[in-house]
Amino acid sequence: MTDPTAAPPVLALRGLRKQFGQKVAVDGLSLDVPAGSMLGLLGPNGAGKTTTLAMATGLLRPDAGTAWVLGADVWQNPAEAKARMGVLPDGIRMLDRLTGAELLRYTGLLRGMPETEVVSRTGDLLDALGLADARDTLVVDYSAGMRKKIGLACALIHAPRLLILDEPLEAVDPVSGETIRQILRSFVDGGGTVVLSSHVMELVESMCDRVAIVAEGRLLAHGPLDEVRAGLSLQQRFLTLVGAHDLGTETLAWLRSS
Ligand SMILES: Nc1ncnc2c1ncn2[C@@H]1O[C@H](COP(=O)(O)OP(=O)(O)OP(=O)(O)O)[C@@H](O)[C@H]1O
Repeated sequence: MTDPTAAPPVLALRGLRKQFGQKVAVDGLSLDVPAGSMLGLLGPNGAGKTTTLAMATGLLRPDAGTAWVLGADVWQNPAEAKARMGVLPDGIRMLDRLTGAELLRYTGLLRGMPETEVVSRTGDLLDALGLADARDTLVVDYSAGMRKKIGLACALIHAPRLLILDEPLEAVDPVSGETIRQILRSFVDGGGTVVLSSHVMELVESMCDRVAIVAEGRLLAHGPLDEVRAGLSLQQRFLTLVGAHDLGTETLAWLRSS
C-alpha cells in the first residue's frame, strides 16, 4: 500500500481496530478508496461494517489505527476531514423536532454555507428527493424511507468530495431508490467518490466499480468488482468467502404443518 499522506486516496483506512468488551468488532482493517470510485462494503450481519464506517467518519474513536480523508487525518484534523465528506450514518439520530426544510437549513448553516446557497440547495434537494410536499412536516413524523432521504440530503448539502453512506437504500421505495441511484451516479461522474454499505448484491453489482467484503471484522477481499467476483456472481462469491449457512432438513421441522 502507498503512504497515505503522499498521494492520498480519497479515503485511506489503516489498521482500524475496535473492541466492545470481549467482542472484536473490527480487527486491523486497512483499505484505500481511489478518487472517482464507488465502493460497496459488504459483509454478513455483525461483520463490522457500521463500526468501520463510524470510525472512518470520526463518529467512533478507534482503539487503534486511523482514517484519512483526502490526506486529512480524521482524528488529528477532524474539521478539515469532515468538511470534505458527507455522511449518512446507520440508524440516523437526527434533530427530528425540526421540519425537513429546517433540518437542511440547520445542517447547511452549521457547515458554514452562505444563507442564500443553503436556501437554494434546500429547495433543489427536497425537489430531487421527492420531499417537497413534506418540507414543513416534522422529521419525527417522516417514514423510515423519508428519514433516509432527508439524511442523504443533509449529507449532500455542502457538496462534499466523499460520500459515506450506511445502507442508503434501506426502507426506500423503488422510485426514490432510482432517484438516489441517479444522484449517486451523477455525483461520481462529477468526480465525487462514494463508499456505501449494503446487503443488496444487485445494488452493489450495478452501481459499484469496487467492492470490499468483510467478515468478523476482517477484510476478506477488496478490489475492482470484476476481480473480486472472479467469474462468479457477487452473491456466489460472497457466499464462498463468507460461508453459506445451509439449514438441515430437520431445522425448524415443527414449522411444517403435517
Ligand atoms: N456499541 C456497541 N456495543 C457493543 N457491541 C457492539 C456495539 N456496536 C457494535 N457491536 C458489535 O460489534 C459487531 C459488529 O457490529 P456492526 O454493527 O459494525 O456490524 P455490521 O456489519 O454493520 O452489521 P449489520 O449488517 O447487521 O448492520 C457486532 O457483533 C455487534 O454486536
